[in-house]
Amino acid sequence: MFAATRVLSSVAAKRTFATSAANLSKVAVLGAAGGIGQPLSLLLKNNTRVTDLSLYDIVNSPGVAADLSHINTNSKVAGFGPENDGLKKALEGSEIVVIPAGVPRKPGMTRDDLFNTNAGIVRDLAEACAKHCPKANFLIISNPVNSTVPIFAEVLKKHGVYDPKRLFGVTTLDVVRASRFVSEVKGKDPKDVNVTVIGGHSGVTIVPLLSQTGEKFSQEELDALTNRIQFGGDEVVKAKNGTGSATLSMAFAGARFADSLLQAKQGKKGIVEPTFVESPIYADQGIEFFATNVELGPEGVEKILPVGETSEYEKDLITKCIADLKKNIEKGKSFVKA
Ligand SMILES: NC(=O)C1=CN([C@@H]2O[C@H](COP(=O)(O)OP(=O)(O)OC[C@H]3O[C@@H](n4cnc5c(N)ncnc54)[C@H](O)[C@@H]3O)[C@@H](O)[C@H]2O)C=CC1
Ligand SMILES: O=C([O-])CC(=O)C(=O)O
Repeated sequence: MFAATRVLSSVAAKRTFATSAANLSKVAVLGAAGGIGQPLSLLLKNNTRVTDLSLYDIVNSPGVAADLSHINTNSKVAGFGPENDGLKKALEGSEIVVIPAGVPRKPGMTRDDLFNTNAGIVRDLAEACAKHCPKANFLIISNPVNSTVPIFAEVLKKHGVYDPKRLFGVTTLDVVRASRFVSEVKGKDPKDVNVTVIGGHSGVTIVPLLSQTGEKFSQEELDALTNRIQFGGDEVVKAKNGTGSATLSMAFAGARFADSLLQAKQGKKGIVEPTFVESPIYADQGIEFFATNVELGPEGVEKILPVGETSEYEKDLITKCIADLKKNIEKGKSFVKA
């Protein structure tokens, strides 16, 4: 009986750790009723570090919120639509805002083809964030990430509230895929296969550094794996046959990134995730944002980790990445300036 009580109270203590006053974490999801938004919100509801989950969408978010609110984890869930200052209410007090709002690709489209629709959505949501939760951490999932992150940054700058430590393009899915694909080829458990992926989040701007995995690859394997990691998104778009792009694996990846950031904000040291942030790494070549491994901390970005040793093959990939990435970043910045 005594032992049982001790076990129960230690479980309770763990729960209160995640919900004590010092660790109140309100997370808002914008685009919460969508293909990514729903499973991502489910995973966040299951995360005991989240105390308040605020779901915003232009449609259906009250229903998603009511559904998730019956799950017996400690967090409170609220759903908001555009009416009655819903976006303001969703954002106020948020520590993390995750943004998967916007349209996904159909077969034959590039991520850049989404720019015309998604740029305006992301700009408007950034305006609201600048007004209602300027000190939050912003996790941008909406594509094209290479342009939507610069758009978000420009809007925050216009409002005088931009802090590069708190704006992240979510590129976690690229490392999740890379780990899975390499583990399949090498017959390993993916948990033992870490692949650093740098650059951006579309086609040739996605640069896997397979030489740093400690595995040996034939040239044929290298070509096939690099191509699969760069164009993994297209595989899903093709298989979904016009009904959208990756949603479940993206929700998994987004929830992993949000959890890492929450852990870092709650004081855990040495948490590293790949992410597309304002970065000095290729600034001398005019590249303002670049994804590398980043150590996270209480303020967001703690330290941008260097690219490290790369092979000749990877140097060539990086050159191609930089040419495309530069155009994508410029396109985002000019959209806001115009
Ligand atoms: N960063 C990454 O690795 C990935 C990014 N994506 C991107 O994520 C985005 C969302 O994809 P899905 O969830 O599959 O699309 P979806 O169409 O299923 O859901 C998007 C949701 O956004 C909502 N929305 C539209 N305008 C909005 C606004 N102004 N405010 C709030 N919500 C709004 C829609 O009502 C919808 O519920 C796409 O742009 C897609 O390309 C997708 C997979 C991976
Ligand atoms: O491919 C897409 O359009 C969605 C995406 O970003 C991904 O799956 O990596």
